[in-house]
Amino acid sequence: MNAWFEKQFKLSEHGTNVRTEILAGITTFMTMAYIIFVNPGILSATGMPFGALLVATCLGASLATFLMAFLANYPFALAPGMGLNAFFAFTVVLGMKIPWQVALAAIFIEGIIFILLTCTKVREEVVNSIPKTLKIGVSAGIGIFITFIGLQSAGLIVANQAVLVGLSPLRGNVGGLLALAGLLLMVTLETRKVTGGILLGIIAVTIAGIPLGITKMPEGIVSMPPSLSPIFMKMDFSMIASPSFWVVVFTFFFVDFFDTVGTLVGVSNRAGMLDENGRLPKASQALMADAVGTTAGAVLGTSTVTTFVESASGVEQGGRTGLTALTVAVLFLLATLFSPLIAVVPACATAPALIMVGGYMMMGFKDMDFSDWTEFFPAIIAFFMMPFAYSIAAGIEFGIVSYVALKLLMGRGKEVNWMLYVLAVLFILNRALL
Ligand SMILES: Nc1nc2[nH]cnc2c(=O)[nH]1
Repeated sequence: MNAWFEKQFKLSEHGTNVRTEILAGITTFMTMAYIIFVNPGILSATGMPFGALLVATCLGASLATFLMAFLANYPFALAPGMGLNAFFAFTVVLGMKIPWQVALAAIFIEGIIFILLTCTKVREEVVNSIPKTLKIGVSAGIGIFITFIGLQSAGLIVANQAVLVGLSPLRGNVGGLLALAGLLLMVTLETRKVTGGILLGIIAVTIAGIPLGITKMPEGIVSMPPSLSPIFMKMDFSMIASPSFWVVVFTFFFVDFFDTVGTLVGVSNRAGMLDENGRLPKASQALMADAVGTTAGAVLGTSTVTTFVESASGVEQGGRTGLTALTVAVLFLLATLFSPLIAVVPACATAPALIMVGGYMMMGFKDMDFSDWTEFFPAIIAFFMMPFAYSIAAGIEFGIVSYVALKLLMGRGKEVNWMLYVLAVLFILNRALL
């Protein structure tokens, strides 16, 4: 088995081994397993059945992550993304009154357009046109974004009417305090170079949460997965001639495209997986896994499947190849049977992992050249737009437009890749027209 892993995933060439990869895969799975329950929770607001959505979420994630493992040999995991699932449920279905079957058809078409664009290498060209400085800004921006998500999921940062966000009261906030303790534990284990430090931290907080009433005992270990049939192959293309249908397709397309580009570039940059020219060698294959994942997800009955930023936690634990992804894919498949057991891990156990990994993603700033404003300032703009706009795609958009604008204003337009001009014009037109 080990020999097969070595041959298939070229472990020693990537400076890794079976144990490190499997631990990294378990770590990534643990930090993203919340999606198994949160995605059906959001999508079921449309009237789609929760049980079938849970199965579609696990199968969509598993299939796309298998593809990532075998097509690209990258340690990235995929699942239906947060953000677009809320857009699907609350804006498209409940707001625009578009039936969920039609919304699934829009995602199916978006996925097919992605597959075509990936075949023509346009997406790869976009990934590789992003300058080094923006790659650093995007990695760090994703970092502060996942730190922010972690702080919220720990119940430490909460909504504030006057200034949007604020610190929650700590007295009596058992989950928040456990998350802080978990964060200290994880950082200590990491600093001491303990293998699987993040995973140990998640397990320790889950166990500590039992006497404190935070961790709920499982209602069982195994449960038969419910039927997928109420949502399987239910796409309805009857609104294909309506302009509002295409506005929905475009929005899914735009956000999914730049979310994936940003996540691939950001996490690969951090993992040292870009080549000497700052390009991602197997960008096409990774994008194909994402594109097929989205299309298959629509067939299964879930919103856009995308490459998860949480993959950074497995990368932090040393995951460098498709074996990390394969581990995640197998765990998502098993999750259809063991969902009661997975439901036990509380949010305050996985939140510290997100907070810490976010910090790790910000370390890229040490390679930034701060002497040239036209280089570093767009990266800073991409960095702060991600958490504040709550969107990786918006961070990339503002980063690229400001990069092109500053270079032009300084009379240095020749330094800019032609693809960035095309993207900047498209971003501006999109904001002006939609
Ligand atoms: N990149 C990315 N990561 C996620 N993790 C959870 N949701 C998302 C998402 O929509 N995009």
